[in-house]
This record gives sequence, structure tokens and C-alpha cells, in this order.
Amino acid sequence: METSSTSGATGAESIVVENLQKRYGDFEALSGISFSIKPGEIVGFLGPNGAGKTTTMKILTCFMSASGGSARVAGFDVQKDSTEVRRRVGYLPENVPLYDEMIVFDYLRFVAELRGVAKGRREERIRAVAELTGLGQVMGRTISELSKGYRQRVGLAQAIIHEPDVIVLDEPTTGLDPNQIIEIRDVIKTIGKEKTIIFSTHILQEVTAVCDRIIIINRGQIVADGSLHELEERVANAEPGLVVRYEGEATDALYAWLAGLAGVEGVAPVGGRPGSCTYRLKTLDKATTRRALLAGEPGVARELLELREAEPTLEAIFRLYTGGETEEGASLLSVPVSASAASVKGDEVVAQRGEAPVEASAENLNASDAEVAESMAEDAAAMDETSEPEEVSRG
Ligand SMILES: Nc1ncnc2c1ncn2[C@@H]1O[C@H](COP(=O)(O)OP(=O)(O)OP(=O)(O)O)[C@@H](O)[C@H]1O
Repeated sequence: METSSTSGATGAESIVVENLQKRYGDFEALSGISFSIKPGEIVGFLGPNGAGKTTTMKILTCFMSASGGSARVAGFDVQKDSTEVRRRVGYLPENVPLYDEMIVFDYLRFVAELRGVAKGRREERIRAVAELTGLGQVMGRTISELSKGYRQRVGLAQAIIHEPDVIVLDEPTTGLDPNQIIEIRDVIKTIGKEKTIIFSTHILQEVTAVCDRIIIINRGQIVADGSLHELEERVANAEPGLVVRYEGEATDALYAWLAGLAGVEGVAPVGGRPGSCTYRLKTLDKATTRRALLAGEPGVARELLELREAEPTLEAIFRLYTGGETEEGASLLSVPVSASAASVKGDEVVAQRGEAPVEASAENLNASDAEVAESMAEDAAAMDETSEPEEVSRG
């Protein structure tokens, strides 16, 4: 597979989006967005429900045409050179289009052929992606038997089997349990060591776990674009504060005392551990507030267990850039995932290859996968005529 550097690439960027627009009838889903992504970057495309993430990704992967503007992926225009783009892009759609009755190995071989992997390299590529995505144990299993986490791994495997330069992942961890989320994130980080990745999420923690950079989209417009550090700094400047933790339970007296301290403009309880209470203080004059805190006051002051600068939260970043608004008032639910959570054990049963093969066909896919199946068929038609045909789906 060629890389962008040997292709028709016209610049150093992996993705260049300029004034991209999309209308669904009268509704403007993308209002002229622009951004670019360099080779090797892992970019989180963050936004609430209905922000325009999937629409953007479908355009970047040639599943949908834009209403205006342009997008280049790996040096090729998505509109004019869609065949070239498809060769160089790997896509994990929101609903992974898997042939449920196929065996994992056969499915990957089928996709490898569709994506133009030379016959002599297919087994090697299947082995490589199986190792990378941790599919080794389930290669002989029927896809319908797989857990959601393993289905997602198969989805990732099919997205990278043809060694694309650019990988587009649409909400890759949605619907997974916390352990599966950690595992998929690890796979994404591993893939991202060599490839350019853009992935969408509405889970704020996701971006800190995986990304170099965040692009925030809201109501079809890019509202922020920068490294996590840059965005955090902007929030810290916009919402400066201190965090204090006292021994004992929260009381109205303590709250009132904190609210009245010099420099304090707001007080918010932020939970705490048993036997202590924690508050976030908004203050424009941290030095003055810090002195007042340390001076204490008879009657309300208790043992100060902790005093530190308030870290900007991702929620605050989002609030700052979107005004906290989401289409339909949907909240940005964050799913905190403990890095120490135990990892999921691999599926214990390892079926043998050679089970009844299932022919890959559009009928084997569910309705929501139809457009992807259609595109795969187009891929198949566009396959290099010189590549040797091979029967697919043999066990
Ligand atoms: N085929 C369509 N016809 C009409 N409107 C559409 C269509 N697809 C998407 N939309 C609308 O376009 C807007 C952007 O949708 P999109 O799926 O791109 O958002 P998203 O950011 O991916 O949201 P989510 O996080 O919920 O997947 C939404 O208001 C959506 O309702």
C-alpha cells in the first residue's frame, strides 16, 4: 500500500478540511468547518450529540458528499479522488458493519481482499492486525458470538487491515464497559504510534486518555482546536480557582465562611472523602484568598487537609467553548474510567477454523450497515484488476 508521501499528496498534512459544509434539506449540519491534521497526530473530535461529528467523518471517508467546501485526506480530494482516499483511509463507523454469521478470520480475509491487499500478503496482514487488536483468541469464532468489546476489536482490525495512512474512528468506545474501554483505548494508542487518527467522542475523559489534540465541534461549527494543555490553560485563565479540603462534614457555616473570604467569587462543593469535605473556590486573587484561608477564623475554621490550585476540568473546557449547550439539551456524560481497573479476560472458548463458512453478502448485514456494505461493494469493484482474485469466506 502506498503512503501519502508516495501518492498524489500535495502537502504535509494528513487531513485538510476547508470551509466544509453539509446540509440535510434545510438543516445545516456543518456550517463551513476548517481544520488540518498532521501525520502521526491522534486527534479527539469532541462534541455533544448532534454536533456534526459523524457527518464530518462520513465525508472524510467518502461515505457522504459535502454540500460545499473541500476535504483532502492523505493528499487526495474526497470528492474528486474518492477511490484513492478509500485506499488510504481506514474507517470504524459508529455501527460496525460486521457479517454476524462469518468467522472472524474469514471476515478479515474478505475485507483484506475488498481493500486491495495483495493475495500473497493477506494472511500476513490478518495475523498482524489480529495481534495488534488482541483478536488472536477469537479468530476461529463466529462474529455473532463475540462480546461487544471483541466486536469492536474486529471493527478496528478491518479498519487497518490495508495499512491506511489515516484512520477515522467514530465513537469507538460507545457501549463498552469500563474494562473494554481501557483496552480499546490502548489499541488506539498503539495504532496511533504509526498512523494519523481522528476519533470522535462525546466522552470527555476519552481525549485525555488518548489524544494529542482536541477539536471541539458544536452545532456544526468548530469552537476550539488545540492541545489539551493549551485548552486547559485557557480555562484556568477563565475560571481561576483553588480547591480546599477540610476535616469533618460540610456545614452551612463553613460554606458561608468560605464564600465570605477575601477574593472569593464563588464556592462549589465538589464531594469529598468520608470524614472530610472539599470545595472549589472561584477567585481572581488566589494569593489573597490563600492567605485568608490559612489565617482561619475562630468558630468555623477546622483542620485544613488540602489546599491546591484548581485543575481545569474537561467539563469546564467544554462549558467555556460551547456555553454548555447541546442540541436537544443532551448532557455530556463523562464516564470516568479507573486506570487501575482489572482488564477483561479474553473469551475462553477458542473455536477451530473450518466451521461452516458464510457467504459475505449485503443480506447478512443489518439495515444500518447497508450504506457501508454498498461502499464495500464499490471498493470491491474498484479493486486493482491486477490483484489476483480469491474466493472469500472459505473456512
Ligand atoms: N441523514 C440525515 N438527515 C437529516 N438530518 C441528519 C441526518 N444525519 C444527521 N442529521 C442531523 O445532522 C446533525 C449532525 O448529526 P451527526 O450525526 O453528524 O452528529 P454527531 O455529532 O455525530 O452526533 P452523535 O454524537 O449523536 O452521533 C444532527 O442534528 C442530526 O440530527
